[in-house]
Amino acid sequence: MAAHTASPLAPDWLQVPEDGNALDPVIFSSGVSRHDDGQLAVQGIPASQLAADYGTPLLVVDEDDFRARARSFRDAFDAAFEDLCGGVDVYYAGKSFLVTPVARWIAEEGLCLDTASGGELAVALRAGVDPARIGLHGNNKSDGELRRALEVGVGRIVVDSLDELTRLAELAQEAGLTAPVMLRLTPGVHAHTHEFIATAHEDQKFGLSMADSSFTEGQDPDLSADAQRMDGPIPGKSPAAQAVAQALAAPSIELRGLHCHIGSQIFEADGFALAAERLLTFLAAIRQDHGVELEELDLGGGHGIAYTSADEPRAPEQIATALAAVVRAVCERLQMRCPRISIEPGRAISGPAGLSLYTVGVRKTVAVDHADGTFPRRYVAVDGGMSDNPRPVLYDADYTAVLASRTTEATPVLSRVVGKHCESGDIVVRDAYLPEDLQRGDLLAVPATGAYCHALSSNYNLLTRPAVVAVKDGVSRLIIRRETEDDLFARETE
Ligand SMILES: Cc1ncc(COP(=O)(O)O)c(C=O)c1O
Ligand SMILES: N[C@@H](CCCC[NH3+])C(=O)O
Repeated sequence: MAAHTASPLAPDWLQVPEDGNALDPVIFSSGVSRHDDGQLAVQGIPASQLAADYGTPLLVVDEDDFRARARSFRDAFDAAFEDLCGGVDVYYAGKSFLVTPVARWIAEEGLCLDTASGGELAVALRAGVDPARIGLHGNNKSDGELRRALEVGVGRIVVDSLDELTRLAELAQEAGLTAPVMLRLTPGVHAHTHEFIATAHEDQKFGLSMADSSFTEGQDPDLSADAQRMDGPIPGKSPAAQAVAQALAAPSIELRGLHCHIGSQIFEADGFALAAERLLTFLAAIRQDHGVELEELDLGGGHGIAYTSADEPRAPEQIATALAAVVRAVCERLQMRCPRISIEPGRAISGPAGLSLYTVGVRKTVAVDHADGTFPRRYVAVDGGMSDNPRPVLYDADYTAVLASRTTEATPVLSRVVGKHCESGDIVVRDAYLPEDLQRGDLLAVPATGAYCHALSSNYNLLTRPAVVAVKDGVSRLIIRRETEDDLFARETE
C-alpha cells in the first residue's frame, strides 16, 4: 500500500491503517477473517458468496460468536458471584436484537430473556422460552401486556412506576394471581454515554426515583398537585420507598427485589459500582424499615462494545470481577446477605456478532475547508443507510468499514460512507480510511451492527428491510427474509 498521511479532517482517534485489508479482532466477530482469495469471510464463507445468495444490504449474524458471548457472560458472572449468591441470572436484553431463532439460542445457552413489550414477549413465547425465565420491562406497559405476562406466568415483571404498581396489583387480584415484581429504581447515576441512552439520572422517564419527591415550596404548586394525581408521590418520601411499602402491603404482589439500569454503551466501571452500592444500601434500609430481606437485585445491562479502534470494551470476566468486589464489600459493610444477582446485557452479546454488508454505488469527492487549508472528503454511497442502521443519526454513533470483496494495495483515503435516503444526516460511517480504488459493485463490511440496527430499522423512503442471515458451523441460513414491495403494501387497506 502506498505511503500516506492522516487527513486533517479526520477525528483524532482515527489512525491511517498500515494495512487497509486488516480486520481488527476486537471489532469483528470471531468468525470473520480474510478468505484465501482475499475476500472478507464469515466462518469461511466469502462476502461475495453471501451477497450473491442473499443480496445486499445484508445483516450477517455469526451465531457461534453470539452464543459464545452469551456463554461468556453466564460463565464469568457465575464464577465471580458463586460464593456470594450462588451464581447470576443473565437476562439477554431482547431489545438489542430479537427474532424467534435468537430467543432459542439464548434459552439453549442457559440464559434468561428480558423483553420490553408485548411483541418481544410474544417472540419469546413463540420460541418456547420457559415463561419463568422471561422478564417483562417497559415504562408504560398496557393493561393487556400486564395481563398477558400474568397469564403466561413470566418470572418477573419489572415495575417502572407507582401507577403501574397499582394497576398490576389490581389486574393480578382480578385474575386471582400473584405478580412477581422487581421495582426499577433510578439511583441518580450519571453514566458516561450519549444523553439518549443514559437512564439512571433523575430527569428522565424511566423508573422510580430514590430521591425524595418534595418540590421547592412556591416553585410550582400545580406540578406538585399534578404529580400527586398522576403517581402519588408523598413529599418527603421517595417514590422508590413508597413503591416498596405499597408492594409489600399488596396481597397480589410478590416483591422479589430491586432493579436498576444506568444506560447503554458504557465502558467505565464506576457507574455500575455506584448503582450497585446505592441499591444494596436501599435493600439494607428496607430490611431496617420493614424487616424484609428482598431476594433479588438486578444490575441491568449497558456494557460497551468496540465499534471503532477508539473503543476499549471490558471483557465479561473483568466486568463480573469488578462488580462482585463491590457487591462483596458493600454487603460486608452493611452486614447483609448478598441477594441473588441478575444482569441484562444486550449489545455486548448481539452487537459484535453482527456485520452489515453493503454494495458500493455512487462515489464523489468534495473539497472541505479546514483551519489548515482545503482537503478532500470522499463520499461513498451504499445501498442501505439510516433505515437499516439509524444509530449514527440518533446517537452520533461511530462505525468503521472495510472493503470486503477483495484486497487492494491502493492508498487509503478519508471517506464517509453514506446511505441512499433523502437526508444529509444519512451516514453509515462518518469517518473511515477506505482504498482509493473503490469501485461501484465493491462490497463494504460494517462490523458490530448486531445490536440496535435490525431492532431499530424502518421503511423510511419505502426501502425494504434487509435480510438477516445466521452463520453457524460454516453454514449460512436465512433467518429473516428480505422485505419485498408486497410487504410495503401489505397493511394498506385501499
Ligand atoms: C432495562 C434495560 N435493560 C437492559 C438493557 C440492555 O442494554 P445494553 O444493550 O446496553 O446491554 C437496556 C437498554 O439499554 C434496558 O433499558
Ligand atoms: N438503542 C440504543 C440503546 C438503547 C437501549 C435501550 N434502553 C442504541 O442503539 O445505542
